[in-house]
Amino acid sequence: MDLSPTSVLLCPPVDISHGSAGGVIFDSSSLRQQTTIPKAFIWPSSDRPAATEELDAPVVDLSGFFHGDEESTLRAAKLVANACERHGFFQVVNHGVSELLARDALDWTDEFFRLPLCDKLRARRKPGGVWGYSAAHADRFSSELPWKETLSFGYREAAGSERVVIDYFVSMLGEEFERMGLAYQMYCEAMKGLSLAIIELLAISLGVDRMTYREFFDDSRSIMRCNYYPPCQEPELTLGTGPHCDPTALTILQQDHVGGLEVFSGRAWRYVRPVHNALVVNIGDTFMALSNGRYKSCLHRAVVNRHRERRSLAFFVCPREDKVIRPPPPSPEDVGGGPRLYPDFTWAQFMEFTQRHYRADMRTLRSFTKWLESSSSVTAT
Ligand SMILES: C=C1C[C@]23C[C@@]1(O)CC[C@H]2[C@]1(C)CCC[C@@](C)(C(=O)O)[C@H]1[C@@H]3C(=O)O
Ligand SMILES: O=C(O)CCC(=O)C(=O)O
Ligand SMILES: [Fe+2]
Repeated sequence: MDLSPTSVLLCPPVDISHGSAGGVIFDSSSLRQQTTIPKAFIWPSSDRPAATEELDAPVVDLSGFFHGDEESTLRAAKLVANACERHGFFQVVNHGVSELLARDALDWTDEFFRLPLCDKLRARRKPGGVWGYSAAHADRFSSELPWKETLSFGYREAAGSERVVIDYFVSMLGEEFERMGLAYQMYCEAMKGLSLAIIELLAISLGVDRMTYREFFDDSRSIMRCNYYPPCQEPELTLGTGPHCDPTALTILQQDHVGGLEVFSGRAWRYVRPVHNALVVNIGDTFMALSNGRYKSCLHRAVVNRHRERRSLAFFVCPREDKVIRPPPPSPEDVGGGPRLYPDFTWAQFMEFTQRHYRADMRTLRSFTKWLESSSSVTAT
């Protein structure tokens, strides 16, 4: 692949007129020349207080669980239950994903984001869609823009889908991106396997049949997102990713060694320390609904810093679009206790809500539930 500086010169003029942010173009190399950041990147001060302490989240060793050792599985399940009941965040080590594969995926992320803007824009996100390249989401929003570039694509495991990620890269960017696609294809396959194992551990931790959720997510459709956070000259004014709860079911995040992920817990922002070879796992709104509120989908954000760029890879696990999301039988009380907290919904409905009607934040699930109830009363009349 030609990633040499000359490829910059070969770029045709880029049409960026689709941006809705009053002409903001998130080209970090030119933004870096300025001493202040554009207004559109400034977040309200209430969203920006600095984290002072580390989040109390366990680093769970999965080796005993993978070897079928009952005692260490129960120990791991206890740690997971405790973390998920408090804030929904924990880290896993000895997770079975090869270090090389994980490292490779991060390296390809560097390669992609170092491409000239015009090349990245070939994969630009289509209006209303989830997949593709996005520069600060400036095509979707006009204020509180995140100081990041992202590349998202879908992953599903099914007969004939062995090349689903590779084909995406080749079709969007060209034949020379086949190797990049292959690295992410392999990474997604590993993440899917790990996600099912974690989901099984979550079931054990909730005291329900260990296969209950695993079977539900067997045909899951995932979203893989590569995040690139450039250094920022005024990091205290902006955010890399604003405060939000993931609408998805479960997120497995690989963050590099720089740090920047923070969680709001115990009335304060707390940082998640990068642990070598660990993956960060968090509960999303959809799993919170599946556990009838017992496991928490917690507010989190990513901060940026003045000198160092940061990369993270988020693998969002989502149920098949048409599956009904409700706590498993025989009764919701088994997992969450008390009456049903959320109505039945599908991932297709929730996804449509976050892409067309609502910018995901800390209130997404509550706002979605209201929207769902009001739109079903409209269709019922
Ligand atoms: C369904 C989704 C909405 C967001 C992408 C995702 O696939 C999973 C997480 C969501 C997001 C990362 C939460 C923070 C706000 C957001 C706009 C972002 O900063 O990227 C998010 C998503 C989105 O693109 O709508
Ligand atoms: O980059 C990070 O550390 C977090 C990103 C995140 O929360 C997300 O993409 O949903
Ligand atoms: Fe998130």
